[in-house]
Amino acid sequence: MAHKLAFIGFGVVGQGLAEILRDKKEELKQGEGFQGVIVAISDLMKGSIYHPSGLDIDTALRVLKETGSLENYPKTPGLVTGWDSLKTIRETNADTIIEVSYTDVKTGQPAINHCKAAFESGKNVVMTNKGPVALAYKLLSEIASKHGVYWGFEGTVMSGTPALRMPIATLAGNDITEIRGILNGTTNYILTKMEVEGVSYEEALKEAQELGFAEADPTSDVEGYDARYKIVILSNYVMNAPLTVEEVSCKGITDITLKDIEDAKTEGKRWKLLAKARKEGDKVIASIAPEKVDVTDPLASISGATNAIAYECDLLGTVTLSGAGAGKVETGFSLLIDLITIDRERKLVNI
Ligand SMILES: NC(=O)C1=CN([C@@H]2O[C@H](COP(=O)(O)OP(=O)(O)OC[C@H]3O[C@@H](n4cnc5c(N)ncnc54)[C@H](OP(=O)(O)O)[C@@H]3O)[C@@H](O)[C@H]2O)C=CC1
Ligand SMILES: N[C@@H](CC=O)C(=O)O
Repeated sequence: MAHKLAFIGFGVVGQGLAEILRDKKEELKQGEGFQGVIVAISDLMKGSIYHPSGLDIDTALRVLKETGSLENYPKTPGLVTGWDSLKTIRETNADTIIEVSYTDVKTGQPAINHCKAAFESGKNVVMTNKGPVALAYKLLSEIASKHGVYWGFEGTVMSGTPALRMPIATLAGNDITEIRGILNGTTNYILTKMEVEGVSYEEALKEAQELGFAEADPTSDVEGYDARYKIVILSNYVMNAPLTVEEVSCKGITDITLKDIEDAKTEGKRWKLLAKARKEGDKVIASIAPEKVDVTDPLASISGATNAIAYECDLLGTVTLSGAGAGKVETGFSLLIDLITIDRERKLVNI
C-alpha cells in the first residue's frame, strides 16, 4: 500500500529525502515493498502544493530549482496551492507528516504545534527537527500514543547514523550510565579544517553552510545549542533519565583560535566539542564544551562532519558508534528509515 507523505519545510533535508524517494523508487518497492507518495509540500517561502493523488517528485524539484517557487508546479485538476503548515497537516490525506522545518533553539515552535496537530489528526510524524524532542518529549509521546500514531526522530541525533535506534534496539537490558560524544557536524568540520588546512574559522563555517551541514542560524552550531538539544534527547530517550535544556552547561567553539589549535597539536592533543551526560544517582550531569583530547582518544580521530558517540553500558562496557552527523542525503536517509519502520510495523499488525 502506498504511504502518503506531506512535507513541512522543504530545504536541504526535505529535498534530500525527496531525491532518495525519486532515485530509489524501484529498489525500495522491490526490496522493502515501500512506496512513498508525496501528496503535499508546504514551505514558508518556497510555497505550498497539494494533490491528493500525489505529486511528481522530479517536477516539484525541477520547478523549485528553476523558479524558486513550488507554486509554479503545472496546474493539474485537483492541485491545491497556498496551504500553510497547519492546514496541510490537518486537511491533506497524508498518512505521515515529514517535519523538516527550522529548529528553534529557544521555544521549539512552531514544530511542537505541528506535531500536536498531526497526532490529533491521526497522522504519524517523522522529523529531524530537534526542538520538539528536546523540549516536549514526554508530552508529545503521550499525545502520539493516545492517538495510536508513530513518532520517529532518528535524524535528530547524528543524522542517519542510528545513535537512537541502535541503543534502544540492541543495547536493551543494559543500564547506559554515561554518554560522551561529538554530536555536531558543523563544529567538527570547522575544527578539522582549521587544524588540517589552516583555514580560518569564518571560511570553514562558510564551507559547512554551503555543504548543508549548518543550521539556518549557525549560532546554534558554534555556540553549542544544537549539541545541547542532542544530549537532552539522548538523556531522555536513550538513558531514560529526565534532563532539561536549562540543566546542561553549554560553551561553544567561538573562542578557539588557530593558535589554540596549533598549541594543542604540539601537546599531542586536538580540540573537539564534546557532549557529555553522566548518571549520578537519580540525576544526570550534562555539559557541552570544547576540550583538548589526547590524539590517542578514539574521539580524536573523528574528522569533518562525521560524529561519534560512546555509550557506557553496565553489561557490555563501552560501545562506540561513528558515522555521518549531518548532510542532505545522510539526514534524508534518517527519515527514510523511520518511514520504513512505520511500514514494517503496519505489516506486523496486519499479519
Ligand atoms: N542539515 C542537516 O544536516 C541536518 C538538519 N537537521 C534538522 O533538520 C531540519 C531541516 O534542516 P535543513 O533542511 O538543513 O534546513 P533548511 O533551512 O535548509 O530548511 C528548512 C526549511 O523549512 C522551512 N520552514 C521554516 N519554518 C517553516 C514553517 N513554519 N513552515 C513551513 N516551512 C518552514 C524553511 O523555509 P524558507 O527557507 O523557505 O523560509 C526552509 O525551507 C532542521 O530542523 C535541522 O535542525 C537535523 C539533522 C541534520
Ligand atoms: N547543524 C547540525 C545538523 C545536524 O543535526 C550539525 O552540524 O550537526
